[in-house]
Amino acid sequence: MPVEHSGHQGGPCGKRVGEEGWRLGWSVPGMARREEQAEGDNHLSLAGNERRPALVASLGTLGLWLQDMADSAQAQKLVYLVTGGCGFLGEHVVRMLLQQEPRLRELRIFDLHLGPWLEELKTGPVQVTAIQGDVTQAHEVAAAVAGAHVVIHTAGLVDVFGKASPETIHEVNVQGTKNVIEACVQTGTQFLVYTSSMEVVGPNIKGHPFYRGNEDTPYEAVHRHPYPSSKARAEQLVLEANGRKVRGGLPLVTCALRPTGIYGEGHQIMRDIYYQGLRLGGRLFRAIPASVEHGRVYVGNVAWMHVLVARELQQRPALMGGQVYFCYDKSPYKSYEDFNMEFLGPCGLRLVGTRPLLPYWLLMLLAALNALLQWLLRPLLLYAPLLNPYTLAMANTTFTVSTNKAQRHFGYEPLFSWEESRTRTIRWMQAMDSSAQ
Ligand SMILES: NC(=O)c1ccc[n+]([C@@H]2O[C@H](COP(=O)([O-])OP(=O)(O)OC[C@H]3O[C@@H](n4cnc5c(N)ncnc54)[C@H](O)[C@@H]3O)[C@@H](O)[C@H]2O)c1
Ligand SMILES: CC(C)[C@@H](O)CC[C@@H](C)[C@H]1CC[C@H]2[C@@H]3[C@H](O)C=C4C[C@@H](O)CC[C@]4(C)[C@H]3CC[C@]12C
Repeated sequence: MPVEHSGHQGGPCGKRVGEEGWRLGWSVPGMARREEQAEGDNHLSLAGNERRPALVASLGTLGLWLQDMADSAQAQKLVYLVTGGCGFLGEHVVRMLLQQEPRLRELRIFDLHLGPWLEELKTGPVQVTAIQGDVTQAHEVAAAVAGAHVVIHTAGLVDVFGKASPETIHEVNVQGTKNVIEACVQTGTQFLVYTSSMEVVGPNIKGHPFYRGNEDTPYEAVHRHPYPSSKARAEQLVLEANGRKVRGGLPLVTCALRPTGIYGEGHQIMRDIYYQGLRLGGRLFRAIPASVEHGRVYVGNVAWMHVLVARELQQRPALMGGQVYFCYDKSPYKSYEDFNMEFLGPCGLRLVGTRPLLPYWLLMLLAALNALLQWLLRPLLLYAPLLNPYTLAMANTTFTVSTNKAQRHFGYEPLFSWEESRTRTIRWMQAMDSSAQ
């Protein structure tokens, strides 16, 4: 279990540390346990042999240590590659792998933008290799994948605000995924986990609700927006690649994880909404009915599911290969705005209105005006507000999941409870607040 940085004080805007302080301090409890065991045995051996010189006890400790080295040398043999490893989700996947995957010998982190925090990871027993690269460049992807046993492909352009062109979104999310698949085939990597999205399913352009559905719930998935369309196509490519022969003749084993709206430490949209509220005098104005449920899942649990599915895919390829799994935990079913207030409220913001303050037709008009403004201003500047026709429709359509497929197929249970997820997110926001002041 990751260890928080010390000094975090909970509670409404309590004592805070700088934003860097929110990065989880990570220890490897197993190592601590091993030392305790050695100490314990040492104590035991002394109790049974009071007259024996300390040398015997030390030999006991040395024997345990050597056994540990032998075990870990035998165990540490896998090479993992995480694309997008410096992103919001990617960073949590990287840290979770270092914490929870004992067989890791090398962890490669492939990203267009490498984070400075990677340096701190290079002091541990696992070889951490940072690779600055572009998934749209097949040769860069092939070079990074070569020799990896497992690829976790999270890299992507997550844009529903019109920041990137449809062509760019397709180039990164679809062509980039094709490049990852082909690299696995050409270099002989056998296991590929793809970070897909709830949006592969919906909400669809008709605004049909998806109420606590699962992986088998019938739903008319109809996309026009570039982002969900690209995620749907990429997921399809990954699942179709399952069973292809890779170099060396073994079958490629793939699966896709579908997170709903991810929240937690490092969530940029939550950060943007928080600062918007500060600019409005600590107030946010309700735009979506409280009855519209929107699925959310804590980033630490999404990261844990990635680590676990990557491990179990190697053990149960026949069952798990070609499968999709929604990412889920115990986060409550609430409207997008009410859910955000679980974290924004303890940081001093208030959501005004028990029902939307503006009629839906007026919100649609404002969203359309934002889209028009974005188009008119594009030659001069990037205007990308939260409210646009797509985000309004999405926020206004119920989409929640209720499933246990990941538990049935590979024993997934959330690593973090709702209370822990909420507390960690609040602490991160409070740390962010202090670094902004
Ligand atoms: N955030 C969510 O709520 C959510 C929900 C469901 C699924 N997802 C999926 O999870 C994945 C990660 O999303 P995120 O929220 O962490 O986004 P993010 O933007 O924080 O991270 C994406 C990472 O990919 C990297 N990247 C982008 N283009 C690249 C390229 N051409 N080559 C190499 N790296 C590139 C970025 O630098 C970034 O580090 C995405 O595939 C996204 O579709 C996100
Ligand atoms: C301005 C109001 C209408 C405000 O309530 C808009 C909220 C809006 C920005 C978000 C509502 C739903 C979000 C999306 C959802 O959580 C799932 C997603 C899938 C994931 O793959 C990427 C992120 C996202 C599209 C997420 C983006 C923000 C919302 C649209």
